[in-house]
Amino acid sequence: MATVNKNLSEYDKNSIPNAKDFRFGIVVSEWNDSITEGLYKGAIEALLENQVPSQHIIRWNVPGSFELIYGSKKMLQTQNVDAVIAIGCVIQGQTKHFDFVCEGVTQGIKDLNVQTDIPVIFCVLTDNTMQQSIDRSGGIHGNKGTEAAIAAIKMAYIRQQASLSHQIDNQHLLSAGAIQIEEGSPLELKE
Ligand SMILES: Nc1c(NC[C@H](O)[C@H](O)[C@H](O)CO)[nH]c(=O)[nH]c1=O
Ligand SMILES: CC(=O)[C@@H](O)COP(=O)(O)O
Repeated sequence: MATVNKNLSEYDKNSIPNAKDFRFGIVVSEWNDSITEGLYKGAIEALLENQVPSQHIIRWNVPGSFELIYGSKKMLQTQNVDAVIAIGCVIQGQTKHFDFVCEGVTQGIKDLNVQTDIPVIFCVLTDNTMQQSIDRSGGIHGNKGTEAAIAAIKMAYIRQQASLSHQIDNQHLLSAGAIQIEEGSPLELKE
């Protein structure tokens, strides 16, 4: 389904987990900032609307979308966050640079999701024209920042539930004597 058939700002409020205890990092590209600020507005409003305290949200700026990779990596490595939202807007110019930036940031953010335990949400517009970006950052097709914030809440919840399930499994195995976890082991249950 193309974006033209789906408003990016619409979501089922009943399907959103309780987000009041989650912490979010938002990394914002300064390239096309008239667009990225609109995406950020959509994201921050959606987080606040879903009971995320403002003090649980940390924002960093980076020069361009390609730097979202490094900025998101350092955010999740150094800040206590449950998910990171990477916000950018790449618009086709006269050369092939568009292709390389889009591919690079896409692969880089994918790699962070594979290599780290913190979900990084891809909120990067890759548009042919400025009008397409306007339409997707609070215009006629809604706001991709809103969509990204909701995805961040859902992925933070999945990460939390997976961790709890893992701990319960370990406890059952410990209780049954099926495993022994040495003191100091990474598997040692933390109280
Ligand atoms: N043309 C756009 C860029 N280009 C800049 C790169 O993202 C990067 O900052 C530069 O190559 C230095 O490493 N960035 C965008 O976010 N949007 C564009 O349309
Ligand atoms: C995505 C870009 O880097 C691009 O907008 C830069 O424009 P140009 O291809 O005309 O140099």
